[in-house]
Formats: sequence, C-alpha cells, structure tokens
Amino acid sequence: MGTGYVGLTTGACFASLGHNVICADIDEQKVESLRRGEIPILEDGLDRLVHESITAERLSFVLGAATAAEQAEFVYLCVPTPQGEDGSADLSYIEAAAAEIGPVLQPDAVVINKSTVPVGSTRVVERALGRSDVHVVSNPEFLREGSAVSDFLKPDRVVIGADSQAAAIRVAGLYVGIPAPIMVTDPASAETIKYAANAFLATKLSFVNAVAAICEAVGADVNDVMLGIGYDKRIGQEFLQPGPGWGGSCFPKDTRALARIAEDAGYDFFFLKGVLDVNEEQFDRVADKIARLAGGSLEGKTVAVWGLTFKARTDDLRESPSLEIIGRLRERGARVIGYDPAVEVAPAGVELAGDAYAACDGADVLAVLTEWDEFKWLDFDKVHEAMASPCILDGRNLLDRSALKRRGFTYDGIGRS
Ligand SMILES: NC(=O)C1=CN([C@@H]2O[C@H](COP(=O)(O)OP(=O)(O)OC[C@H]3O[C@@H](n4cnc5c(N)ncnc54)[C@H](O)[C@@H]3O)[C@@H](O)[C@H]2O)C=CC1
Ligand SMILES: O=C(O)[C@H]1O[C@H](OP(=O)(O)OP(=O)(O)OC[C@H]2O[C@@H](n3ccc(=O)[nH]c3=O)[C@H](O)[C@@H]2O)[C@H](O)[C@@H](O)[C@@H]1O
Repeated sequence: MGTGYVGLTTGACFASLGHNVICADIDEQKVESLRRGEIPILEDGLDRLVHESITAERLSFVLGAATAAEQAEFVYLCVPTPQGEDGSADLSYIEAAAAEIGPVLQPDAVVINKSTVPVGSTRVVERALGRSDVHVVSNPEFLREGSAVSDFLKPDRVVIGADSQAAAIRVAGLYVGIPAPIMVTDPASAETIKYAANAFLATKLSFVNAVAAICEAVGADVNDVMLGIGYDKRIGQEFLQPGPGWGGSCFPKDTRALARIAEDAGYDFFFLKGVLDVNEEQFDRVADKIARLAGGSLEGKTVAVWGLTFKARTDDLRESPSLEIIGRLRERGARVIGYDPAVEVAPAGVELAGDAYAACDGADVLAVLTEWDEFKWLDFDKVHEAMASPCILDGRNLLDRSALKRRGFTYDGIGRS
C-alpha cells in the first residue's frame, strides 16, 4: 500500500527476491505512469528493478488498497505518516488504508507496518482492520533516499516486532536472500527502535554542526576534527559531515514525534528539543553567513543557490535545509536564483535558472547548499565572471577552498575559520 519512496522500493525489491507483488496507490496518475514503467522518483537502480520485475510478471500496479489486498498473504503499509499539528505523527493515512483492506483480507493474512509509526500503532491498525483472524506486525524501514534499493537489499539489520512468534517467522521468511541479521522483538520495541535510530542520527548531526560553530570561533577545522574523532571505532567515520542543517521527509518529523511521544509518556526529553533547536539555529547561522558575505544586509541583493533538494542524489524537496535557508534570505529582502540538477519546477520564492552558471548571473553571493558532485567540477572562472561580486558560501564544505581563493573568490564554509 503506497508507491512512494518506501512502498515502491519495497515492492520492487521483494519482487526481485522472487515474491509476487502488487503495489497499490490512491493516486491514479502515479499508478498509470508506473504501469507504463515510468518511475516518478529519482532513485538509483529502481528503474531497472521495476522493469525486470514487470517483465517477469512478478510486479503489477493497481488503484486502491483493497484490490491489492484481496489475495495477499502479506500486506505492507507504506503510506505517509506526516507530522500532525501538535508534533505527533498523523495516523489518518494508516487508519484509512487499514479500514479499506479490513473487509477483504484473507484469514491469517499478515498486515505489516513499514511506515514510521508511534508506539501503539500496531494496536491502532488492529482496531482499524476490525479483524481478529489476521496478524499485525511492525517491520520498520531504515533505507535512505538516493540509495534506497541498495539499503533495502543490503540493510544493516531487519527489525520485526510481533506478538505472534509464528507471524514474525513468516515475515522473516520474506527476507530470505538478504544478508542481514534479523531481530525479532515486540511491537512497541520495534516502533521505538525506528524513532530512536532517526533521533540518534539527527543528534549526531546537530552535534557535528555545533562543534563546527566552535571550530569557527577557536580557529579549528571541523573536517579534521571529525576525521580525528571518527577514527575512534565507538564513534565511527559515517554521518559526520557538517552542513547547512539536516532535513528531509523524515528526520524533522520523526524527531519531533519522538519528543511528543516522550511528553505523552511523562518524560521531558529536553535534550532532543535541544537537537531540534541547534538545527534551527544552523539555518539561521548559514543565512547570517550569506548576509555577511553580501556586506551585512541582504536588502536588494541577489543570492544564487546551488542545490535545492534536502541532500544530493534525490529529487525530494520535503523539509529541505536549502528551502529553509532560502525562506530566511527572502525575509531579509534577497532575490534568490536557484539551480538544482534534479529540480524542474521552481519551489515558492525561487527563480529557477537553466544551469549552474545562469544562476550566478549578477549574483552578489553564491550559496552551495546541496552536495551534488557535479558542482565540484564546474568552471569557476566562468562563475567569477558571471557574478556581480565573487563570494561563495560553501554550506557543504564541498569545494576546493584554496583553488577558489586563488581565483579571487571570498570563501566561507562551515566550521572552517
Ligand atoms: N522516505 C524515506 O526515506 C523513508 C520513509 N519512511 C516512512 O515510510 C512512510 C512512507 O514514506 P514515503 O514513501 O516517503 O512516502 P511518499 O509520500 O513518498 O509515498 C506514500 C504513498 O502512499 C500513497 N497512499 C496514501 N494513502 C494510501 C492508501 N490508502 N492506499 C494506497 N496508497 C496510499 C500516496 O499516494 C503516496 O504515493 C512514512 O511513514 C515515512 O516516515 C521510512 C523510512 C525511509
Ligand atoms: O526514516 C527515514 O526516512 C530515513 O531517514 C534518513 O534517511 P534520509 O532522510 O533519506 O537521508 P539522510 O541521508 O539520513 O540525510 C538526512 C539529512 O541529514 C543530512 N546529513 C546527512 C549525513 C551527514 O553526514 N551530514 C548531513 O548533514 C543530509 O544532507 C540530509 O539533510 C535515515 O538515514 C534513514 O536511515 C531513515 O530510514
């Protein structure tokens, strides 16, 4: 159920493992284009997997959840769980999908929550299904956008939360062929593992960005500092890249949802609120850096922005740090010209340029906010020529600082004095 980043990846990967998969969505246009073999999202390797499985007649697409669920042994719920008004996860899509499939499910079918859902949602699904002869299991997903297929097929672990041992073993059987430890636990623990993992990763990034701020003040280089701490195996080298703040469709909503779960459980997770505050502060700090490069005020200034998506190798703009920072620049009176290799429709408040050089035309500052590899290899003499004043804010520490300085740019990065 759901053919978004998670549902389509899950469907295509399970089909590639030899299972027969029917993917359902309520979005008619999406279903039509998937039937034609057109993949609506940018995801490395997904195209090939979908085509191979359609050809092998192991993967098909239908409109509406009930049609797909009728004959199924397993039903995966991969529908959105957006942030509700009070910060908690909105379960209305989950409840609607469960209510729709409840009447048509085969006895003994297993309904599996792959959407990220708060503790207790297994019970919510049970209630919405209205069936005592089917099982509900939690099987959270840990894939990242941009590397969804390889993350799904080579995960660090598979987590299954079930009350019924037999149902857990049946779900584990779906993953035969995937080289990963399978951990079976109870539903509440599985649901908590998902939120704790995302919140821990977000904490790591806020910590890195906070250390970057200290590095700027004391004259240290955050890249070296992170390399140095990462050699410690207990810390590890991964997920230590400083940046303009973290974003995406999940970290912000899941971190807020965990803070809310804690509050409802009577625990003041003040520390996690600090993680969120540091991230907001990082957006402000980057906007301040751009203003400083523009001479103090952004009123009437033009800022070129390279990178609009929330990270490279995805076309997803949801809760993108780049858009957060652009909002702040516009509030301070700047005109923003953006360029992103994966974005064709201009987000609100951004004029979209046809290429990276065109974005720089007459710009007072260039801000690099997404780490697309191709930005490294552009002709910076051409960029220099196009800009009104050659100033670069490198929000991902992506570019060659010394080479840019030699070319006459004023350069500022993150955590490098
Ligand atoms: N995007 C990511 O990297 C990850 C997302 N998740 C979680 O997975 C869930 C889904 O996320 P995405 O795939 O990003 O969402 P998405 O927004 O890309 O896709 C969700 C799809 O579900 C469809 N849908 C809504 N109601 C439906 C219904 N009743 N029946 C059938 N289809 C329905 C929508 O039309 C949409 O195509 C969320 O809970 C998210 O937190 C978990 C891990 C990774
Ligand atoms: O629940 C989810 O949706 C997923 O959320 C994240 O995956 P994703 O949102 O695709 O992206 P990440 O690669 O984790 O990046 C998130 C944000 O952190 C930033 N980031 C990441 C890594 C880093 O070292 N530095 C850094 O600033 C990225 O630019 C981006 O804005 C998690 O990594 C996945 O494990 C999880 O399944």
